[in-house]
Amino acid sequence: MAFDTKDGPFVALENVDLKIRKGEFLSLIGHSGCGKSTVLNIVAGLLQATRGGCVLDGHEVNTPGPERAVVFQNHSLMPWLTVYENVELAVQQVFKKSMSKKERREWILHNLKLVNMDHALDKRLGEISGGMAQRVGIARALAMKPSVLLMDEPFGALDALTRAHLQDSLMKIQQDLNSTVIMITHDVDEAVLLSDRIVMMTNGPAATIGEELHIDLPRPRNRVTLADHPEYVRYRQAVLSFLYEKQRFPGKEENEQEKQTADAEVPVQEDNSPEVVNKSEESPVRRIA
Ligand SMILES: Nc1ncnc2c1ncn2[C@@H]1O[C@H](COP(=O)(O)OP(=O)(O)OP(=O)(O)O)[C@@H](O)[C@H]1O
Repeated sequence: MAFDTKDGPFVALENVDLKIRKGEFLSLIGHSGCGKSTVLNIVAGLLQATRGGCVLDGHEVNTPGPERAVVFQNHSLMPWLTVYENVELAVQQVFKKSMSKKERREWILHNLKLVNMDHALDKRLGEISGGMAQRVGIARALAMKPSVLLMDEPFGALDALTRAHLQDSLMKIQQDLNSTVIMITHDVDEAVLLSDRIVMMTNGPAATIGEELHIDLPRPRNRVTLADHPEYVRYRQAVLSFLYEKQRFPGKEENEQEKQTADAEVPVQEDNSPEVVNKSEESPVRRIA
């Protein structure tokens, strides 16, 4: 994927090959500016890949569509509409012809209930908290019955408790609906807790997939019991090692990098490294950029 800039083409991504199975929860992690949002935007159809593309259920997709719902960090809801109306807008776009008015209303209520927001139907966005707005954004996305849920740091702007609560809700909803999710995160714990697979990206320019980590932890997952689980600790350590040892933050001084690694407070255990699959060993794969 190359962007046109005043200094000529800027190659943001190169040879990003990913195949995602139905119902998989996949996280994209990497340093700021490596190209995570670009990958997500190509899948969402908001950006056209310079080479290659994205195939969903056997069909190439290169424009936005309701089967790929996006949840952004800032939820991108309409502030002048109520909670109910924000979800209604999406439901009308997708199901105006296939559902009756009564069915649409029931469906909107059902989705707002899934995220525990059915108590605030008539509140406008200015009257609810950031965490509540993010719930509405998720309800709106789910209400479109997407084949794929695309989430760009969906909980990034939230406090730790709200974040934990929403992560738990998302895990439950994803398990119940068997949704396919692609989520961008900067949070290593979030990635390990929620994902079936973590895709770790190298630094740009010409960023690509550095390593993939399959998270083989039983579901449903409980953050408290997992915290001391040896496998959980090993997965976490593998991601931290990729980010702070193998892919040092671009432009950071050496001593600052060392501090970051030390701050992570994860003991180095050389004898129990988790399974890390190099992308070249994965197959089959699809080139998306
Ligand atoms: N429209 C554009 N024109 C030129 N360069 C762009 C454009 N969009 C993104 N880039 C560049 O492509 C690279 C990848 O950007 P992208 O936003 O995908 O990174 P990211 O990993 O999502 O970053 P962050 O974690 O900070 O959100 C960056 O160097 C960015 O400056």
